[in-house]
Amino acid sequence: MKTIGFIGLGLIGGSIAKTIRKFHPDYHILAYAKHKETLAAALNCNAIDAVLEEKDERYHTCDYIFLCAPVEYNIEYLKYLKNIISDDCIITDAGSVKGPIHKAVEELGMDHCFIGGHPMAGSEQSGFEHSSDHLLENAYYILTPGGQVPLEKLTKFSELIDSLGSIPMVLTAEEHDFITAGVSHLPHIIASSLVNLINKLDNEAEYMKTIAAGGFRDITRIASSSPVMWEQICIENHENISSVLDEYIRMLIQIRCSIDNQEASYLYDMFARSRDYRDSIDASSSGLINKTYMLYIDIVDEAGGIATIATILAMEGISIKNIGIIHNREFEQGVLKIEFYEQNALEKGCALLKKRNYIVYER
Ligand SMILES: NC(=O)c1ccc[n+]([C@@H]2O[C@H](COP(=O)([O-])OP(=O)(O)OC[C@H]3O[C@@H](n4cnc5c(N)ncnc54)[C@H](O)[C@@H]3O)[C@@H](O)[C@H]2O)c1
Ligand SMILES: O=C(O)C(=O)C[C@]1(C(=O)O)C=C[C@@H](O)C=C1
Repeated sequence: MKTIGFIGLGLIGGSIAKTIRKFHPDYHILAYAKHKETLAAALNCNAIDAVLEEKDERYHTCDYIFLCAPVEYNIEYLKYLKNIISDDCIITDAGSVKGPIHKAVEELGMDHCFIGGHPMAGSEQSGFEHSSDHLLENAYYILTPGGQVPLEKLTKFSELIDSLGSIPMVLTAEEHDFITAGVSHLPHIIASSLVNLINKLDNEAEYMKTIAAGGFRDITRIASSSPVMWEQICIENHENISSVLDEYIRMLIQIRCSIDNQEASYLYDMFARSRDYRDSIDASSSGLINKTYMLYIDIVDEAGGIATIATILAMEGISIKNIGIIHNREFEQGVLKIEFYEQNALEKGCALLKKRNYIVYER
């Protein structure tokens, strides 16, 4: 049995707490968040066992403390926790930037008890009400251990993350901040500036807004994310973001020149290279982990729906490793997720179900 404390219980803190509850129902979960309603909702749905005050002696009872507030606030809690935690406690955070919190940890002499954490999963939605016990499923979870953290403690924490269905990956804080500037922070800035550009260019009748279809919607979903969270991320990771933005601006200028000069081959090459790299992403990311063979199907919510699908697959000798309904942010409604043991079974199952007119998504 472990005792886990949370400071901040929104989308990410709530999702981690619910996932711990799912996989370790005997763990004792305590939480503090700024809004009392959040804590009441968390108690009500049994995501936590008890509510903490902002300053509370019970932090001393925690084996792990997850800091899950926006990044700058997480740093502010370290000083208080330093004098109250037990010798064995590990403090971790979920923040999207790692450099500044590690700097604070070092200055406070807490390098032996801090393991930075960052689940590479999320959504444009905020708040406990959007948290779920499957948000972290199959997501990389970056760990940035303080320099003095004993290997045994890092291993134990990594095992905890693994037990939640995430994929732990250890990086330095510097590596983390450069990588996420490119694959997360810049995309949010692009999405947000693109939406603002269209708002500026649109006419009074709002034709652009009205007819914006799949392309605009796909690339701008994340423009609806929390302003306070992204303002803090941009400031905390300003050097890395600025340098990837420079590269990006150079690239945009080059693209504009090629359009002005109607350089067809440059433009073709740009779209061909991006398509090839984008198409390779899912396959290459599985190189580091055990590949999962998953498909998702829209099903009508009626008795026997799942049994029918299981029967179709069984009749062809296809074994199912895992099956379940999910309510994933990527899908508008609940879908059935099926995991197979191997690629061949996935392909065969996919073809079979499509033939029966099921709507099948591969991810
Ligand atoms: N949203 C994402 O996609 C995502 C993904 C990975 C990591 N993160 C990181 O996780 C952290 C939390 O993000 P989120 O999406 O859960 O945000 P959120 O807005 O959903 O939740 C933030 C929580 O922190 C609490 N809070 C705010 N200020 C506080 C303060 N001063 N003291 C204590 N609690 C306070 C809020 O009440 C809320 O419970 C951030 O550091 C963010 O960078 C976010
Ligand atoms: O999926 C989304 O909506 C997200 O924005 C998640 C996302 C990301 O950029 O990928 C956002 C911030 C986090 O720090 C990690 C994950």
